[in-house]
Amino acid sequence: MDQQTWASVPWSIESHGSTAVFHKHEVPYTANANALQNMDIWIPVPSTTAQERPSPESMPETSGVWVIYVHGGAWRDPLVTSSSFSSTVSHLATSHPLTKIAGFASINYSLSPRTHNPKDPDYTDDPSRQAKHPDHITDVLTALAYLQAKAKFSDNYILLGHSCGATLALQVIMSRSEWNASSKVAKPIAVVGLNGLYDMPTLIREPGEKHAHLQGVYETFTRLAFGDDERVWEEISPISVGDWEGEWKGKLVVLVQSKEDSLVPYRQLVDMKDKLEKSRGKGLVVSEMEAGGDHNDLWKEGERLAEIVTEVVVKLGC
Ligand SMILES: N[C@@H](CC(=O)c1ccccc1NC=O)C(=O)O
Repeated sequence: MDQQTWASVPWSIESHGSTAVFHKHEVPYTANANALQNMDIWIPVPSTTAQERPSPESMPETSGVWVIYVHGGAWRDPLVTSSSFSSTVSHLATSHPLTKIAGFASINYSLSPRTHNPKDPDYTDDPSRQAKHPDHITDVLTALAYLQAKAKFSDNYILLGHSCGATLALQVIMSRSEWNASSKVAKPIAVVGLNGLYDMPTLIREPGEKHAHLQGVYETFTRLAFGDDERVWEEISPISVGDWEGEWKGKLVVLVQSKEDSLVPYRQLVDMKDKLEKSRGKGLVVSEMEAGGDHNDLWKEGERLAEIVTEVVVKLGC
């Protein structure tokens, strides 16, 4: 099965300045995949390789760390996709050395509906948009297991997530048996949360003055993604982990939150950073990196995000 879905998408060659990158767009990571159970993969072409398109079934061999991205969009926005990592890949390839990076991936996952009301113009019966927790995290874990089996990098990867993608990235390193009992995913060595949501109950109950007008939006997308049981909102929130040392033996968590973000309050970062620092194991470094601009500028522009990726790779000493 794996080989069939892999070979079903050809490699293309992209040029970024003088750097070439092989790209597979929307590779399904499961049998009978819906329209969103797929991922994008980019492989920097080593300068020693002839720049011919690899055959669709092959996986070009490169060495180094993998950089894997999970997009945001409040678990429901069909306009935010795996392609939201393209600008960052382009900046990285154009202006940064890629010698330490084996590949990039960006994961699409099933979304929740915007509404359950068939009379609403936003209503859809598309099977890829009927997800409810744990479907989103299960898809992300399936994608990671698929790529790990294909590219054999085990835990040698940095997992980045933007907004609700940051929730999902942190969920990957939480050991909730009901989400990942059957998945054979090696957890990453580093996680990067970008303008992320880590504490749904506080977001909804105490959004703060600047974001108070969004309270209804936060509550609506949380109910659509996780249902009406408020205990579940807490359980799925990375802030609820009491003992990070017991949870994950990673090396690095980087949190990034723009103070100019009109959608996510800075407090989400502050509380999550505090919690991680209180219970982290000795081997784990928790750090904050700066970014400005509005909520989506980080991935839309990609320039600062490319710098963050490079800084993380350097910090890890990969
Ligand atoms: N366009 C989005 C808005 C959104 O994505 C969002 C709004 C407030 C706080 C976080 C958000 N996204 C996080 O993934 C939506 O469909 O709701």
